[in-house]
Amino acid sequence: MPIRLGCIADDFTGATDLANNLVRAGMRAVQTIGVPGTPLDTEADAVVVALKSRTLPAAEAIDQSLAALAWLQAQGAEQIYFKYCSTFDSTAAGNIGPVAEALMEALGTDFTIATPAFPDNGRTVFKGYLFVGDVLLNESGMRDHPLTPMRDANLVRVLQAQSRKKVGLIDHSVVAQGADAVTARIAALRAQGVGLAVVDAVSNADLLRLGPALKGMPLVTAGSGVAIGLPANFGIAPSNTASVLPPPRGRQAVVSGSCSVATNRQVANFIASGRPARAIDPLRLADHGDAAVAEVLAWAGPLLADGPVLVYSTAEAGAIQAVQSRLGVAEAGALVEHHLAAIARGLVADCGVRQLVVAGGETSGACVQALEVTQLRIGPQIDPGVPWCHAQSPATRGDGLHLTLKSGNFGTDDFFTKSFQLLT
Ligand SMILES: Nc1ncnc2c1ncn2[C@@H]1O[C@H](COP(=O)(O)OP(=O)(O)O)[C@@H](O)[C@H]1O
Ligand SMILES: O=C(O)[C@@H](O)C(=O)COP(=O)(O)O
Repeated sequence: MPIRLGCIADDFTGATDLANNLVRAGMRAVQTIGVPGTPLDTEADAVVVALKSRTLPAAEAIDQSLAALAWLQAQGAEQIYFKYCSTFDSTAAGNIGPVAEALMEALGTDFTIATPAFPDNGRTVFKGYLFVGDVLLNESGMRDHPLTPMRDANLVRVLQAQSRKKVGLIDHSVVAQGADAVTARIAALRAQGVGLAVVDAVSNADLLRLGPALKGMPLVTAGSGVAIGLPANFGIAPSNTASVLPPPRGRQAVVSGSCSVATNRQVANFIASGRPARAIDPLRLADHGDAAVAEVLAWAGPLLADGPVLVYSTAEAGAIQAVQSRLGVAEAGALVEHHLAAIARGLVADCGVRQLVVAGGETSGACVQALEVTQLRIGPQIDPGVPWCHAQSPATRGDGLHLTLKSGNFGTDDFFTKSFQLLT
């Protein structure tokens, strides 16, 4: 049967976040890593194609997104969902605006919406301004993100800076009136030549009211929150049957390359719990990267028998800036990702790890690629936006691998310990 919803996610943690919300809203969802070379081999209502395109040059992000679109259309997708971060991670060069516009052109549509609202994780949009918890985006930890520092909370302005089409707003007074009012506002904006409209939403009730107004819209662009209101458009109701994974086995490890505020707290919490943790020094990786990977694996090997270990490059803003000024922003990011990915691969291939938590979107992308994972099955939610998943990897020598890809700013402080407890 053809799929109903075809999704393109700009990073890997974001893809599991979206798949998690779709599964909880009752859809059978499959997450693929990159664009598959073959047709889908299982029944699914939704497929989320995970790209690592958030921080690529815009032209490359567009090419990859269009390739994903073509594959999803070949699977019969009735509606396309472009998923980006709930903190609207992007730069003035993109990639949210350029990718959204390229998808609109390919789909032959002149209008779409844009909203990162995800109230379950404290992301709300009001009058076009994005709040992260109680503060505006530009006052949150996202101000100092290593790759996409967000210094303006006004999403109309942020999106306009990276789009050719006119950007408008569907504000809360409209959303509060329900789907018919949203539909009327969309018609009015279209008549004014608006191509992209930021939508306010401060609660799940807002997102559920928005859902019916998006029925039949060829392209929706959003964080994962909007997904809770879409399955009903296809006659699908919430269910909790989609989340049974095989029993867990093997050793447990956490690899963290996220420098987000929540991850910094989670690393501190894991260290305080007394479990073994080892920091990676990015400045050493440029010349002694292979040795650093080998040392970490030799350190972890014997410790894993007693419970989870943590390997991290997670650092505070000042330390990151010092590294970036020596190595360059993109170079530092790529260097750390490459070596953390080699460590993740080694932990699984050589140390018997079969339950792996990876923190950070870009970091997850690098680790999943190093593990040669091509598809993820979505399991139970650990915290909003973060499910356990199950995958096959050549590195597991025939076993399955339980994997969780934690978005930088998601999860409670004890996430790195409680996630394993939830699995047993
Ligand atoms: N100590 C560090 N210094 C500089 N860059 C780092 C450091 N640790 C991690 N990075 C890089 O910062 C980026 C973090 O992004 P990501 O993994 O997406 O985390 P998040 O999900 O928190 O955004 C990655 O490119 C990672 O390699
Ligand atoms: O929407 C979200 O916040 C997440 O799904 C997401 O995309 C997070 O990205 P990272 O913070 O880079 O993990």
